Amino acid sequence: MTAERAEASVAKVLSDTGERPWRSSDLHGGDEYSATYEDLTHALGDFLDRLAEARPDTELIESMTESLAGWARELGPLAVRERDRVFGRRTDLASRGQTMSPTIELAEISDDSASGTVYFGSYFLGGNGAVHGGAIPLMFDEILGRLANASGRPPQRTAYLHTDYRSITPVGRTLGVRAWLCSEDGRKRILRATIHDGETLCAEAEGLFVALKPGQP
Ligand SMILES: CCCCCCCCCC(=O)SCCNC(=O)CCNC(=O)[C@H](O)C(C)(C)COP(=O)(O)OP(=O)(O)OC[C@H]1O[C@@H](n2cnc3c(N)ncnc32)[C@H](O)[C@@H]1OP(=O)(O)O
Repeated sequence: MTAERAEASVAKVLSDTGERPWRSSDLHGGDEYSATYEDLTHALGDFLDRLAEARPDTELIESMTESLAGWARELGPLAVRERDRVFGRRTDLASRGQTMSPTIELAEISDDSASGTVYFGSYFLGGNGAVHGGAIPLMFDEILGRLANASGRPPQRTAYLHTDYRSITPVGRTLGVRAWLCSEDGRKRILRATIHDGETLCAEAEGLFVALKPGQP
């Protein structure tokens, strides 16, 4: 895809959705493949949000089902080993190249802290305008895991993740997110994170991350 086509494609996603995170590959000088793949994940995320909001008629449901089945048939033979995949494995992309959790746009990341924004679209709705209670720890695991694994530290896994829901986390708003390292003790690291809607604390979390021993899955 040319740079112009990539821009046009992003502009389309943005204009269709209103407030969407910008491509991190534009900010961080990623290659064209990364930018194009990130467009795909944004378009897929946008589709899921629109699907969650819509009440399509039977004809459109049947047509979309056939289209989706066609894409699955096309992708099926292209499956590669986990380590060769793009989905969820691109830490240079805001979305990490995945749509399982919402895109976190990090404005700042250092050895021991990270901050930025997160946007939960309608796909993540639990009810009555609030984000699903399971999607919030998912997002926390994402940002805490990224920070725990940053700065050349050995790979870590989440041993526990405790979430406190302080106020509803609204769908469809750009929220502030912050994570920081609290303590290190041998293989163990404790990290905390918060989500804010303006001045309102929506949720906070504490996670224990344990560095893996050589050969540990
Ligand atoms: C760059 C990529 C960006 C990725 C972003 C997304 C990141 C997502 C990260 C994840 O979600 S990983 C998937 C979810 N987690 C797991 O599947 C972990 C499953 N559990 C394990 O694999 C093991 O239990 C674990 C590696 C966490 C620890 O097992 P070990 O056998 O290596 O260690 P051990 O049990 O001896 O515990 C080491 C220390 O941690 C302590 N510990 C372990 N689990 C604990 C726990 N749950 N609560 C409190 N302490 C705990 C344990 O007491 C001990 O403390 P001490 O050294 O002081 O004695």
